[in-house]
Formats: sequence, structure tokens, C-alpha cells
Amino acid sequence: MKNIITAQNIIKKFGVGDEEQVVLRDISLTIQAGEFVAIMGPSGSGKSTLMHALSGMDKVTEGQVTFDGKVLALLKENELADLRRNKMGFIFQQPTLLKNINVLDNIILPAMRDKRKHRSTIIKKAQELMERTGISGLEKRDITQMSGGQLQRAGICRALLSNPKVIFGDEPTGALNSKSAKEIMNIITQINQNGTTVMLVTHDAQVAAKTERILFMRDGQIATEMTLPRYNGQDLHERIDKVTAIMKELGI
Ligand SMILES: Nc1ncnc2c1ncn2[C@@H]1O[C@H](COP(=O)(O)OP(=O)(O)OP(=O)(O)O)[C@@H](O)[C@H]1O
Repeated sequence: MKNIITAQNIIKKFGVGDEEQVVLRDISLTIQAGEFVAIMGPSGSGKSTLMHALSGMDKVTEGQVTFDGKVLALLKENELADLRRNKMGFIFQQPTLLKNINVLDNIILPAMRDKRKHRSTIIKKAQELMERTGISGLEKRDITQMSGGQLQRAGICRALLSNPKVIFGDEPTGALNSKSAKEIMNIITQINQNGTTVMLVTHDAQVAAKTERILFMRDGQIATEMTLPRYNGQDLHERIDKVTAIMKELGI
């Protein structure tokens, strides 16, 4: 398997002087292409900061992050923006969609910045993704008339449009009811099973239990990690029990 992300001794500090706070404390890790990873840990332990560092959304204070063979700190701003647009997809708790344009236009908006691609090719791909995520037919819908689950599906379509190598999700099911959360997790699992590397920050043991590798953070470090076999729809309760046992052990 190929390494897609490598972090070497990364440290992230915020603030200066008396205000300085060390949020990531010397983290080294490797993510291989195709992995399905969850990051868990108490509030403030540095989960989102770690994801921001690995995706180049934020710079590290010390250490080095390599993404798909490229050292992020050595890239120019426009190269980093290109890398993020073409090789990474982001799913947030609530997708940031624009209210004055319809669903399809929201989905294709970031991809339209790539002048090498034709609008018709982008629309065709967007429609395929809408079909795959169960929102086909809603192309012209105003986003104020969509449910939370439908909006998240649109956010996923937008994230997948560039065929990213890695999908980063920060609490992607955090704002959804349990039925929608389950459906969105099924879609994300499918994305991973089709070969895309997926990394999710989550507080939810049910979500983490469907992944294959869980990094447990505490106080800016990876306290421990566990691996699980690929989830095949069976034994979810056993998997959740394993996750919660470690959370308990770590006092998370
Ligand atoms: N831009 C920033 N400037 C200053 N401090 C920050 C910034 N981003 C995060 N922090 C601080 O870093 C620490 C870790 O934050 P982070 O969001 O990574 O934690 P988390 O584990 O994702 O928490 P949660 O589960 O609550 O989202 C917190 O104390 C937070 O206040």
C-alpha cells in the first residue's frame, strides 16, 4: 500500500508568550491510500487541529506533513490551493452552501474554478453523484427547502466532484438525526470501499465503529489507536463496545 499522508513530529502552537498553547505535541503518523480512519478524543484534545494540519488547511509550527508525495510546507499558496481542490474533499458538520443558487449550482461551484474542465462534463459528473447519494431530481431545488440530510448529501457530492484521493470529514453526521446520520455514514463507507481514503473526526462511537482504524487523541497526542476489520454490516454492537472500552480506559 502507498502512503498518502505522512506527519513527522508535528507540533502546532497557537498564541504567543503567556497566551501560547501547544495543541499538537509531536505527532507522527502515516495514513495509507485507501484507509478508513476516525479521530476520536475529548473536546479540545486537538482533533480538528490535526485534521487541519494534515489537509494543509493550517500550517504546523514544527515538523512536516507530506500529502501524496508533496511536502505541504514547500508548496506555494496556489500550489497548495490546487492540491486541496483536486486531491482533497471536505465534508463539514453543516455544508456551507449558498442560499441564492440552486443545489446543482452549489455542487459544481468549486469545480467550475478549474478552467480546464467543461461545464457539461462537470454537470454530468455532479448528476451521477446526486444519483449515487440519493438526491437526483433536486438539481433546481432552493437549498432553503432541503432537509439536513439532503444538504449533507449535496455537500458530499461537492466534495467528490474532483475525484479526491482523500475525503476529510469533521463531524459529518454531527448535525443529523440518527436515521440521516446512518444513511450518510453508509454513503461515506461506500466512498471508502470504492478506494478513496477517508478520515473523520467524530465524537460518536457508532461512527468510529464503522471505520477500520481509530486514533484516540488526548491532550494533543495520539494516546493509542485501534484497528478493526472492514465493516460488513455485522457485529456493530461488538465494534461499538470495543471503541467505548478504550474511550473509558482513556477517560474520554
Ligand atoms: N485558530 C485557533 N486559535 C487559537 N486557538 C485555537 C485555534 N484553533 C483551535 N484552538 C485551540 O486548540 C485546542 C484544540 O482545538 P480543536 O478544535 O483541535 O479540538 P477538538 O479536539 O477538535 O475539539 P472539539 O471536539 O471540541 O471540536 C482548543 O483549546 C482550541 O481552543
